[in-house]
Amino acid sequence: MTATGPLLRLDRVVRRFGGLVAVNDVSFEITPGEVKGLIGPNGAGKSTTFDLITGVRPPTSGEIRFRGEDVTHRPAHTRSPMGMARTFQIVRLFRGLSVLENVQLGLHPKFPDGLWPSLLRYGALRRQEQRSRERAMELLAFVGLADRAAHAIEELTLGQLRLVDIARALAAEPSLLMLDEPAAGLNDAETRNLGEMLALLKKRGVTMLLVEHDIDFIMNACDSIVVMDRGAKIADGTPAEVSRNPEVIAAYFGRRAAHAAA
Ligand SMILES: Nc1ncnc2c1ncn2[C@@H]1O[C@H](COP(=O)(O)OP(=O)(O)OP(=O)(O)O)[C@@H](O)[C@H]1O
Repeated sequence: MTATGPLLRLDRVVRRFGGLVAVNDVSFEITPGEVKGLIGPNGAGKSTTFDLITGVRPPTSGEIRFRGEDVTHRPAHTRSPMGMARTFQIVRLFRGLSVLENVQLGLHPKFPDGLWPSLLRYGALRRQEQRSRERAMELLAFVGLADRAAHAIEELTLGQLRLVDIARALAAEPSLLMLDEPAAGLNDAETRNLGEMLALLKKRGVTMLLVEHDIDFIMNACDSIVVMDRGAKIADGTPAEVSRNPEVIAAYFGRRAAHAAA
């Protein structure tokens, strides 16, 4: 990455599933410090795009660069040591471990998404206990959950679990934090709390990509927003720009309004 270059760059990315083009020639960039949103109606291709960026699956064609490096075909587990971290729509935390221990798992720079490798690495983490506990406590304090550190993960609300998942992702000190529907299932107070947390992260210079269904949330949280519809990018601009874009209104807001009226 050059001093002024994008942190992440998608260039003419395509993903087909058989005859279906789920992501159709999509290009966009995320600059360092930017909070980027990715929205669109159901089936627009958001999750697939997210999967291509995180390396869950490769694109059919096109290129993805992270910090200037071609990562198009790099497997998911090699992207986290490069500085990508993600949270999950269905939070994947470890039952039977405390809140603190779950955040400690994120301190391992090669922490993968799978269960067994994580548990194996958990043994190694225990040996650097003190430093890792302190760092995990700092992260929990940052997300406002220091007083829950010793609690079992099962005792937390969904909103709290999302914050723990963010703390876990931040533990790797990522240069790009990707959030998969962070507001899904949260009540109004929890959504506000999450919004405040993301604003704080933004102030600290954390670059983020948010895939989200909650339009109000994304409009408030993001510097710029990519809008997809039926696999294609139909807009990319500030929240004000995309919300007055006629194509976006027709494809997304119009459809939502029609749905609400039905
Ligand atoms: N593994 C897959 N195999 C076949 N088709 C898929 C697969 N994953 C996604 N698709 C299809 O690709 C298209 C885009 O799906 P995707 O999940 O990326 O959209 P989305 O914008 O995330 O939708 P939603 O908001 O409903 O989650 C849809 O038509 C979907 O059915």
